Amino acid sequence: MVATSLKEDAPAVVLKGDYYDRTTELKAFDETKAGVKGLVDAGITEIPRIFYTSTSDNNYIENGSRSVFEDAKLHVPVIDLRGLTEDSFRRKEIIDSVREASENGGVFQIINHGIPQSVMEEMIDGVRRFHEQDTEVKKAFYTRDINKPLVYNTNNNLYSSKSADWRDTFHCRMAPNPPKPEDLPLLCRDILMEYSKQVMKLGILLFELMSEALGLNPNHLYDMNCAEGLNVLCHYYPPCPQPELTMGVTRHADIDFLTVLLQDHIGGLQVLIDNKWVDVSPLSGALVVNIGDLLQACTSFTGFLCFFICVLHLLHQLISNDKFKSVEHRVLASRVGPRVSIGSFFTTGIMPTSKLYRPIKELLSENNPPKYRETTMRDYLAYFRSKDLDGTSALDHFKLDQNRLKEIES
Ligand SMILES: O=C(O)CCC(=O)C(=O)O
Ligand SMILES: [Fe+2]
Repeated sequence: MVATSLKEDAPAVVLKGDYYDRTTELKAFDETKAGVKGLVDAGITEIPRIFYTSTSDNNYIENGSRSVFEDAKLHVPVIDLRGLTEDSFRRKEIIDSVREASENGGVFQIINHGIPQSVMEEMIDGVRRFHEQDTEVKKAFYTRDINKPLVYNTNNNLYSSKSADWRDTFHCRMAPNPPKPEDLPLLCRDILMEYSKQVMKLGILLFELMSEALGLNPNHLYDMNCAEGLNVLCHYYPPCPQPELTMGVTRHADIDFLTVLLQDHIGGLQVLIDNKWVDVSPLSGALVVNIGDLLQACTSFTGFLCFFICVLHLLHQLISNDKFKSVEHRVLASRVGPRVSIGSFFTTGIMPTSKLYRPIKELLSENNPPKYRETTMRDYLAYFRSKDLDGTSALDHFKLDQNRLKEIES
């Protein structure tokens, strides 16, 4: 397995320091509605400054090549789901592997998961067809209005992030209220609906395994609406003439309960394990599963939908009492491409209610006391909205003071 050490990362890329009007350049780019692909189609050999990566964490080039080394201990586990339903011994083995992966790296690949290879290949082809169709036709879908049934643009957070990523995306909210078929592009309509149906079935199975891995009733997470919402993001990463200056996706953690990712054969996805960047190598037939988190992502997304998902994820961390780890990840830009990937984000469809959320009581013990106090979604949202959290977690407000708890107990 190839890993890139954070410590051994190259010093920050030195940018040509001249001032430029970023907002005007962002706007000019956005108004082309042709995305990153439009720049590549136009034959650019130098990337616009809006794409220059701004944080040293993202830089990975040293002396003109990637700073990498081999570390056999660091890898993303592959879990084979074959035999899950037929053999109780095998089921236990699988649940043990899911537990270990969820508690440690927070990421694993699955094979023999039940989604046919043909469906996965057609989904990748469908996404490619959408992005490679006639630009003038595609422009009709270009929007930043998240209430549209299909939202296609370059970077949801184009105007709020420090640097733009080398990627175009379209996304659809496929559950709980799927779009009308006629609102989806003909080029990928059927496969988008079929893939979403299959991935929802798989998500329900994964929540079942995760509930059991936490020692809970198999329906526990499902009954908490973890699989109620499904947002499907379809990414297209055009080849980049200066990959050392930008990123495909900036370092982040997902703001959902769980993500199921389908990637093509190109590669570039990396996860942070033990402070080292580890490649998630493409594996034919496999899907990448990662546990979501909020913190970095929350501040870089805008809009009520994303805000709402953020809050829900925090509540999830709260209910699992920090047992399952989320994983930070990024995608490197590359001269090779295009790369296609599809991220299926499991969220929840519920609206703010007075239902109480607290660490799941079955997970608590003397050695694992509750880390958070109970709260309602309504109170949580009220606190979240009342504060300019500026990258800090609203969760801290709900954290119980362990020393204080000990004092009370003694
Ligand atoms: O394209 C990938 O491999 C990852 C995409 C991703 O991290 C995301 O959509 O949150
Ligand atoms: Fe992600």
